Amino acid sequence: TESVLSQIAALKVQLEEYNYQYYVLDNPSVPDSEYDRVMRELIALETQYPQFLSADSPSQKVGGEALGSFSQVQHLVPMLSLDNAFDETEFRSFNKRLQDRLKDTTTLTFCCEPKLDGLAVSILYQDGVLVQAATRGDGQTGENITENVKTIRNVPLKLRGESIPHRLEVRGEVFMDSAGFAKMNELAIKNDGKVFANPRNAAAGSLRQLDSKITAKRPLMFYAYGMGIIEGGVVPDDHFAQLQALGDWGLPMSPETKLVTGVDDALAYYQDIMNRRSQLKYEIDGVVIKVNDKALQQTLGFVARAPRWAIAFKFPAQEEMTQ
Ligand SMILES: Cc1ccc(Cn2cc(C(N)=O)ccc2=O)c(C)c1
Repeated sequence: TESVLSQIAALKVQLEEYNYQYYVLDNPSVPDSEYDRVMRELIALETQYPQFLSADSPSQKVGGEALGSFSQVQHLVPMLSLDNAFDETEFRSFNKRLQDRLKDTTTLTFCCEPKLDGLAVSILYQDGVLVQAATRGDGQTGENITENVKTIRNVPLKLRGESIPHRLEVRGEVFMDSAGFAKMNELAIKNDGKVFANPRNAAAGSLRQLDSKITAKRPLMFYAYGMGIIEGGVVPDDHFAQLQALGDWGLPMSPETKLVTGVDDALAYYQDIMNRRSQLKYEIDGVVIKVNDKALQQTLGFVARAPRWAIAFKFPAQEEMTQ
């Protein structure tokens, strides 16, 4: 049975690589049918030889036993909210505040990304294996939703690549893309199930299921946007490079993430994303603009519960959809 063990190991590596190409590089090397065939082969062997089934296998995305309740998780690095800017003037005064505090008017480099309309979650990887996931909660204490997050298609159960920190907390947004949301509501109407008002509520409702087998059937996605705890490893000292490291380790993020230089280019980014908002595959309510340099973030720190070094630059409210 040595050969069965190595056969299973090879299939797991192959599927993890397919997931990376499909979800992170957005460039699959095989058709979905081939991915499905290899997955079925793995599941058949794991069923026939359960002694070789491991929790971090790519087949383990179907959910487990239902819980009675959610336990709590303490966020050692608080998960904070963001200050808002609603127009160009407010965004420019954000930039002015930065330069005043840094006593420096050199042009700042900003890391920009769309602000997805989902839920912030924290995912902890221990030696590259997903061991815990939690909601933001009040920023200090969240709910343990590990089993539910494991079922999200593009969340890797095991990281890939080298020099992965011994303990790595990944932060990002769980959301439902517009196509998945429409399909799920269509199904709900047919089966007299619960219809959700919008993708954000649908994602929240799906993550709060005590039965992860229900969550596994919901079209949830995850995009990483930062790190929390980092222990026993070397990570880059600017935000954009940290995001690239997360991508190398197999974590998906918005392909719209971009580095810009100066306040005018940040405004151009905001305008560009707003112009393309209706073409994006998921709902957003603005963009997030962060000072890219980690040392400057440290210097700028936080005010109350929000960082001084980042702002959520929101779009005007969309006119109500007419039914
Ligand atoms: C039947 C089936 C299997 C897989 C997928 C999506 N997908 C494809 C790949 C791939 N092509 O490398 C990798 C992972 C994955 O989740 C769909 C939509 C349908």
